[in-house]
Amino acid sequence: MAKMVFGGVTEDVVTRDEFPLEKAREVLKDEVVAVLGYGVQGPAQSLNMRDNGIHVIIGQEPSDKFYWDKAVKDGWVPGETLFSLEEAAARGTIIQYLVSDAAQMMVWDRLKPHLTTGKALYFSHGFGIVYKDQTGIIPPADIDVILVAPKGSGTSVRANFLSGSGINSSYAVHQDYTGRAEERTLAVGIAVGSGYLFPTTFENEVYSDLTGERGVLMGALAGVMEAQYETLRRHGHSPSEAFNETVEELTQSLIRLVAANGMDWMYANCSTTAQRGALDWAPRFKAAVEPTFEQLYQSVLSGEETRVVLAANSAPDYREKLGEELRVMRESEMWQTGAAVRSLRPENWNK
Ligand SMILES: NC(=O)C1=CN([C@@H]2O[C@H](COP(=O)(O)OP(=O)(O)OC[C@H]3O[C@@H](n4cnc5c(N)ncnc54)[C@H](O)[C@@H]3O)[C@@H](O)[C@H]2O)C=CC1
Ligand SMILES: CC(=O)[C@](C)(O)C(=O)O
Ligand SMILES: [Mg+2]
Ligand SMILES: [Mg+2]
Repeated sequence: MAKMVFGGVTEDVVTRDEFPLEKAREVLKDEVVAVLGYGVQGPAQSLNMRDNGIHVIIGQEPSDKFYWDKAVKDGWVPGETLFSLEEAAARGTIIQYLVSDAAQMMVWDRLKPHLTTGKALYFSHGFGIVYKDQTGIIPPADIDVILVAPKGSGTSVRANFLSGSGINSSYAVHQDYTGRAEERTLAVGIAVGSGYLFPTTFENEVYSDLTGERGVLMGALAGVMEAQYETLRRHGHSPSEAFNETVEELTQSLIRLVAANGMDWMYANCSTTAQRGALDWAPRFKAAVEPTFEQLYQSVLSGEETRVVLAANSAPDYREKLGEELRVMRESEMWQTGAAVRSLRPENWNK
């Protein structure tokens, strides 16, 4: 493992230099990787591995037509490379458990008989294992239990792979029965197209992931954008002005500068007027939201967040319900304005 200094703190990392794809292929040459679930991560990880020359098969609940058909469309062949969950689990030696977190709990009793000696059970989230009191997921002692968690949407895991980039992933070994658990983990981590890999534990992965997505990455982002948009609208600004000043300028300009070279670089490329004001207001926003982040972290630790997820997403109509809430978001004035603004981007204009 390479050492890398992150802001003065030395950490271990695994890069593609140390663990080249060739080595991953060698480690996985006698393995059949069964990817169970064809939602968001399933397609990305399986297609990247297939393109990287790994022996991959898919397990998908056939009655979930939407996902089954998507797998067929992506070139997986029923009876050859596409099977029911049980059939794929029986054939696989590394079993990637990539059905939804709630489904992992519901499918567990059907999967367990196929977790025979020496196999590896793979997760992309610490959820099922860490909250075992809620999920009932307690693997047998004679298998490896491993994790590679891409820090991005599966959509980007695939898109970045195709464009020659990658998405960074954390990795962890929960149980090493074969003595090969770590090399299996790293081999799969490289084969699914990770940028670099950094070590974690199942606990730290799930605590940070649930915090991040509820916080800055999704929940806080949506909340803070809405708050600013609505403030501008209350004061008589047009939808176009409020949206440009809240979202479009961020996604088309400023966040790209942050991605390229960090926050100070983005600041340095804005006016000195903006710099002065943003430097003064940043601590005020930080102070306002820090207690909310602490509440969130406590809610993750206590198991409240996972309890809510498991209750909601094990309902038979969970997808329709989520879809309905996303529809309300999509049809709000703010995001309808967004659609109109996007249509006016030069590359979209008159399409
Ligand atoms: N969505 C993403 O990009 C990311 C997901 N993860 C983790 O990866 C894992 C998979 O997540 P997603 O790809 O988002 O999955 P998803 O939520 O899109 O799951 C869809 C899959 O679950 C299956 N499924 C749902 N309910 C079922 C049931 N009752 N019985 C049998 N199968 C059922 C569907 O048939 C489909 O194959 C999770 O542990 C998640 O936390 C980690 C990083 C990012
Ligand atoms: C994309 C990702 O890593 C998330 C936001 O944590 C998730 O989809 O669960
Ligand atoms: Mg995540
Ligand atoms: Mg997540």
